[in-house]
Amino acid sequence: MAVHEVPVYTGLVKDIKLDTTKDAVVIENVSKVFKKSRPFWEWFRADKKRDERTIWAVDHVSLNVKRGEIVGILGANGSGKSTLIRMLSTLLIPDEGHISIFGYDVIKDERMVQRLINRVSVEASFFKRLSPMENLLYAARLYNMSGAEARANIKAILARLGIKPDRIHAPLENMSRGMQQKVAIARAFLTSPVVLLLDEPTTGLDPRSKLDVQKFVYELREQHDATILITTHDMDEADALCDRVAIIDQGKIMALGTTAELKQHVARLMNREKPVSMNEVFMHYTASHLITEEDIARYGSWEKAFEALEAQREEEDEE
Ligand SMILES: Nc1ncnc2c1ncn2[C@@H]1O[C@H](COP(=O)(O)OP(=O)(O)OP(=O)(O)O)[C@@H](O)[C@H]1O
Repeated sequence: MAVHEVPVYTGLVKDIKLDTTKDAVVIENVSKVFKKSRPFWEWFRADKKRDERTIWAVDHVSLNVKRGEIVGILGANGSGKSTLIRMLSTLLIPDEGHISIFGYDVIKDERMVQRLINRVSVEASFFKRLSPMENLLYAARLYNMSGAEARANIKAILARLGIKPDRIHAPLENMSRGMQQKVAIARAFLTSPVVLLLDEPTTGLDPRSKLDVQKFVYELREQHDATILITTHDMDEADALCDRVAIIDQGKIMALGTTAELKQHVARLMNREKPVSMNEVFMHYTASHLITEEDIARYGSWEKAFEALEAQREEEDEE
């Protein structure tokens, strides 16, 4: 099998030979279960089976991502997006199934996977009293980047993300949350991601900053062949940026495809001539009952099936 070196632009992964014939990310039948203990007022109940509530945060998920692809993970709050991303980045261990990055297993080859992936999340840790430049120089040093190379890269990336030169040397603690988030994104870009995991990177950013980040993500893929998984609540963002999206609900993938495919499919179910919006696609796949073609035939239209099934659900909940 041919082994090619992936072109990357900083020191971190220069020495790693990747088998680029393999998919960048392979997720096979992966589950993660959390146990939540019941509230203390229920401790004395005789029914011991209810001692713990089991939450299938990720429930038998399979997904392959090709090298250079941008895949969006869309889901409501608590649907399992972050848990999935955390397993990909070796922060959590799957209870079932396998995950590999370019053939490297997240458990057996943890170190190698950590060199290949980079995760950006809102809870990024920084030295708040130091400036963006100082924080990023610190990160660059950890990755053995030379000072001169790092400074030039940091300036270029921060400028590209719309951070003004006068903010680069001011303490991070004086910056808004959105600005700090951009610095977290800059850090991930700086350290040469082969696979970049972006956990809600644009949540809380103003529209211009959102666009700055989206454009940069796109460029990163175009120019550096990065593979990108991005979780988002923003359907327009998913539509604009992602080659494919996976819609996840209660830990399960409910739909996977290009946004155009999913829009057409849902439009057909809803009996619309024009493709529906991504918001409507999302509502369809995350409704409390997934509406099937049989439901539509039975109730006459998607809307009627939706109303009837929601009413049925409310009745069940009241019982
Ligand atoms: N460490 C944990 N211990 C117990 N339960 C957890 C833990 N982490 C996540 N969960 C639960 O697992 C489920 C999925 O959570 P997760 O954070 O992955 O969702 P999410 O889709 O990323 O949500 P959000 O959009 O709000 O960030 C939720 O029910 C959550 O309460």
